[in-house]
This record gives sequence, C-alpha cells and structure tokens, in this order.
Amino acid sequence: MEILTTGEMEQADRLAIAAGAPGFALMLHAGQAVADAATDLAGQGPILVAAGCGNNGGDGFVAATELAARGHDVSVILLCGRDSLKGDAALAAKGWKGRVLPCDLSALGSPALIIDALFGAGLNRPVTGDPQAMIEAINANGAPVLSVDLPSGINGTTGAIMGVAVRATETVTFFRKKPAHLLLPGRIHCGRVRVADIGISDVVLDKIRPATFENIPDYWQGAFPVPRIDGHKYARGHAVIVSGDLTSTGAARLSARGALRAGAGLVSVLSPDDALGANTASLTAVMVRRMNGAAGFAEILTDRRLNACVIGPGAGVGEETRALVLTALAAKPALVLDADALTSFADLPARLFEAIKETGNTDIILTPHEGEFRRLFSEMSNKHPLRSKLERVRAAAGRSGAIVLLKGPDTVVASPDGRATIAANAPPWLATAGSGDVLSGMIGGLLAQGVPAFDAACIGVWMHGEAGHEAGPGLIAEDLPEVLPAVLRRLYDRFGIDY
Ligand SMILES: NC(=O)C1=CN([C@@H]2O[C@H](COP(=O)(O)OP(=O)(O)OC[C@H]3O[C@@H](n4cnc5c(N)ncnc54)[C@H](O)[C@@H]3O)[C@@H](O)[C@H]2O)[C@@H](O)CC1
Ligand SMILES: [K+]
Repeated sequence: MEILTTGEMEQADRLAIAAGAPGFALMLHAGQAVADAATDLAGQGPILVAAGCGNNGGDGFVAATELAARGHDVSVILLCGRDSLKGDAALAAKGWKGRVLPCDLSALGSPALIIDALFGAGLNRPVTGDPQAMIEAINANGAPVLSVDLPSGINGTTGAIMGVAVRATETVTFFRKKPAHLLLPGRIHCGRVRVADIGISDVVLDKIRPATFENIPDYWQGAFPVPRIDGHKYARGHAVIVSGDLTSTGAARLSARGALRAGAGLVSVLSPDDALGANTASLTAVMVRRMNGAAGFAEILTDRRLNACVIGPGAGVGEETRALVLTALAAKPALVLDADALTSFADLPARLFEAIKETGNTDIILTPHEGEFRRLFSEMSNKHPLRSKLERVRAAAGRSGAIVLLKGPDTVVASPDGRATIAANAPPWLATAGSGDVLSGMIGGLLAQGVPAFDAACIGVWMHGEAGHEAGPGLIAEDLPEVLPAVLRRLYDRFGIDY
C-alpha cells in the first residue's frame, strides 16, 4: 500500500477536486469517518471535540455535527475565534449548531472521548503557547483520544514530535497512510490507525507516482519465491556465509541457518582454518568449506553457482574484512553486507561506495543498525541532522549505490532508484543478540533463490518481524529460523499457494 507525504496528500486532494469532487465533500466524508470511529470508542458517553483553526478543525466540526445528530452529547472547544475560520473549515463550523467553548483548559471536563482535531497535515512549526497547553491537558485528561488524520503535534511526513504531541488511542487518516503513521515516534502517538475512504479515486496515484510503500506481503507478493514441484535444490541457489575466526563463529552459523530456512537450496559457511573444527562440529544441513583469506575467497567465488553471499556477522573489524568485501564486490554474487563488514569501512566509506558503483551489480544490500548507519554515513548525517529515517535511508541508498536497510522498530529499506518501504510489524523483543545475523542470512537465502535485491530485503524484514511474533516474548535469535516454517505456511495460505 502506498504511503503519501503530506505534500503528496495535498496533491491527491487537489487532483480529486480538479476531477470533480468538491473539497467540502471530501471534508464531509472525513468528518463522517471520524464520527464512525468515535461512536465505537465513546459508547454513549459525552464527547469533546478540540478543534484547531484549519481544515483539521473543519473535520472536527463535521464529526461533532454528525455525532450530535446521532444523539451523542457533544461539545466543541476551538483554539481561535470562530470568525477567523476560513473556507471549508468555516463552512463546517456553520453546520455546527451547538455551543463553541473558548480555549479554556478547565472546559475539557471528563468526557468519554476526546476528538483531537487541532492540527493535521498543516502543522508547520513547533507547538507552543495555548495549543501546547491544550495538547498537554488532553494527554493528562485520561479519556481515550481519537486523533483526526494525525496526532496533533506530529509532523505527518517525518513522524517527529514538533515540541509536544497528542498521544492518541486511535487515529483516523484519509485515503492513504502518511510516513508518520509508521515511523517512530509518530507511530507510537497514533495508537491504532484506521484509513478511511473519503471519495478520492486511486486514479490520482497515477499522477503522484508515490515511491514509498508499507512493507506488507501485498507489496512484494509477485516476487515471493515458491519452490517448483519440478525444481531441485540447485535451482534454489547456493548462499555462502563468511565465518569469523575461532572466537566468533556463532553469528555466521545463525545467519546460515536463516538462509537455509528462508529457502536457499544450499548454504555453505566459509570458514577460516582455525574455526573449521568449531563450524563443522556445529553444522549439519549447512555445509562448511575451508577459506584462506581474500585470495582463497576469490577462488571459491569463481564458482558461479555460489550466487549469494553474506559478509559481516562475526567477521571482525579491519583490513581483512575490507579485503573480503572488495573481493566479493569484484566477483559480483548478490551480496549482503552486514555488521562488521560495514563498520570496517567507517573510516573509508567512499572506498566502499566507489567499489559498489564500479561493479554495476544492483543486487547489493547494506543492513546496518542505527549505530552502524551513523558510522558509515556520518558525513551525511552530520550535514542533515533533522532528516527523518525515511529521508536518511533514501539519501544513503543514493550515496552508496546499494540498497540500504536500516534496522529498528520501523525498519526502512530504500533503493538507489528511489523506492522505499517502511515496516511496522517488528515486536520489541526482536531486538536481541544475533537477531540481525539471522536477518542478513534470510535475505541471503532469498537472494540465492533469485529474488531481486529490493524485494529480498523487504521480504526478509517482514518475515523476520513475523518470526518475532511467532516466537513471542523471550525469544532468542536461535528461535527465529525455527519458526520460519510457521511464518511461511501462513504466507502460503494468504497467497493461496498449495502445499
Ligand atoms: N485538503 C483537503 O481537501 C482535505 C483536508 N482534510 C483535513 O485538512 C487537514 C489539513 O488542513 P490544513 O492544511 O488547513 O492544516 P491544519 O488544519 O492541519 O492546520 C493548519 C492551521 O494550523 C496553523 N498552524 C500550523 N502549525 C501551527 C503551530 N505549531 N501552532 C499554531 N498554529 C499552527 C496554521 O497556521 C493553520 O491555521 C488534514 O490534516 C485533514 O484533517 C480533510 O478534510 C480531507 C480533505
Ligand atoms: K489532529
């Protein structure tokens, strides 16, 4: 499902209006959708609408009018004088026949529900003064809160808190989600998110051409790999995972098991001499192969059947790992660079990015967590400290020439071609030692099956999040590959694939 910035949403409104949908009709639909959600939340109790002076407040007036018509006890507090309302908001306020209370915090009372219609997409500066006091009072009131379009104080495009922001129980937004409904901290302030149809036709998207999508199966269903009945394991690729030395081999083994469970036909751990014993003793379905430094690695990769490679988990930081990465880039298998493979280039990011661009290989994925990202893209992060996660990852993809996957509760995947996805399905207990190693392996396993890199990254992230739910609280990284069959089974059911 597409995600629209507030600018793109404005364009959607304009295109819908130009195609014959009156702006006020859109507001009426929006207000009705808010009223529907409010009825579910408030039951029969009194409802307070806190309205701002723009069209978000207009939606609030429409909802108030609708709810009063349905027999609810509704009152409205307005941030400004009624006379200063303009356009559709003024029209909406005219329809409200009840009292409008001045912006007095004591008027909040003890409603069964507060509808937050202070600011939506038009928030364009930090919240201070009366609106700030109002938002703080709403948060302190204790009543459930239904936010209109966005929790007031949240920037719709970045998800940032502009000084202070409403913490909603539920948010009703219109036509499509905005980045703030998925990116933190915005997502936390939204509560549940409902997307309401307000009469804007999907046709407007042909003109807007949004490049950001929610990372859900509908988005990548077409790229999801399904083993063929007449296929064999060699048709599902051979992923290789580079092991660290004797003191750090576990990460590569976790990664390898992730690759195998994600469906790679064959998986090999490439092991330095000193770690051969440890690796062979702890692996069965995953194969182990001796690898002597970068020269040995280059020789192994001349076998083109080894079509996907993961470097980073437990690899160690320094020149040796840098040499392995540059060797893999030159050999051009589909490639996941994770953890130490990224940190090894913290002082020389340009060398990595140039090597990536020189290969012309578009199947390269960098999978940093926030710390690794800051180290690798420090120049860019320092220059633009206020960019949202989405903007930062997009810029990093452009700068590096690779697909960049920035991990977190709102994992963003961005491609140098501009596409990006945001995932919102990761449970908090997924942030545990070794979890990222499994993720990089899963993506390697998908690459081995021939899934294009951007899709492989998105599918890997989503399945990893689902595996987190499947394993539940208390999970450790070892659990993640083991619950993948359950996740895959549900996906097969959802896609109607026989098995
Ligand atoms: N454009 C449309 O056709 C539609 C818009 N809709 C609603 O309209 C909203 C957007 O309306 P607007 O563009 O009027 O914007 P808002 O209603 O979100 O806010 C704009 C008003 O708030 C003021 N403002 C912004 N930041 C402030 C701050 N920090 N402190 C104090 N005042 C501040 C602005 O000066 C302006 O008066 C959407 O979020 C949605 O709720 C819906 O009615 C659907 C249709
Ligand atoms: K709002």
